[in-house]
Amino acid sequence: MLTEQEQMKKAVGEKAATFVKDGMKVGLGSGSTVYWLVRKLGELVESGVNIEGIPSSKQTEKWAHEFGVPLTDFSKVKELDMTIDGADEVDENHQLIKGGGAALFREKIIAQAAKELIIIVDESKMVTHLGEYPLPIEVLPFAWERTANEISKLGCVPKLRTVDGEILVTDNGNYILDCPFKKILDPDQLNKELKQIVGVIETGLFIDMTTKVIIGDKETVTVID
Ligand SMILES: O=C(CO)[C@H](O)[C@H](O)COP(=O)(O)O
Repeated sequence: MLTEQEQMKKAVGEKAATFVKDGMKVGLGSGSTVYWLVRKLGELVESGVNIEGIPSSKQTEKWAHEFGVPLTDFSKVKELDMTIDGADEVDENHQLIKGGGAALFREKIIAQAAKELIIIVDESKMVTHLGEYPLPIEVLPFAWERTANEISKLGCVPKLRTVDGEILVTDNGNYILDCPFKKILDPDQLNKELKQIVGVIETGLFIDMTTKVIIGDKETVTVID
């Protein structure tokens, strides 16, 4: 029995799959909402639709194998027709905070490589201002303490992400700093300032990338272009 939130995630994941057409190359995001997308894409493939995906995490790659979604990579594909991904926060301008699942670096690569970025979320992710959700930032393990100190000068106290008492290591071999900025008034400016800090690999701020948001609430699924 799915919880109400799981049902919303399933609904938006399955809705996003209706935008995937025969012959498309699709970037596959990460997270529990994307799980439902990949599952649905597996059904499409089984029914004869010919698609190929590029996954943004080892977990998504595993799901693609499980559900029979063929995969490719950037040695064979220059551009993706679309990328479909979840998010941790979406503001009124469709700027995003991502990286709750620690996959933000590869997620940003597949987002940038795509002609269209479709974001799938339940209504709890919609916010007026970004920042209540601590911003994930992927940093180089070397001198991460110094990088954290530089980031703190921009107005937060970064916290090194751990799991079960162990430092979380991303699929790329890096660390994640969760940075509670609380209220980000100018996400574009903050992103630019963060990217200037040596040691910052990538930020979870996705600026001017979203082309469509699919939002699920208890009763409906809404698509906003
Ligand atoms: O950015 C992400 C992973 O790095 C996810 O898209 C984000 O955390 C949302 O996940 P979920 O669909 O499980 O709520």
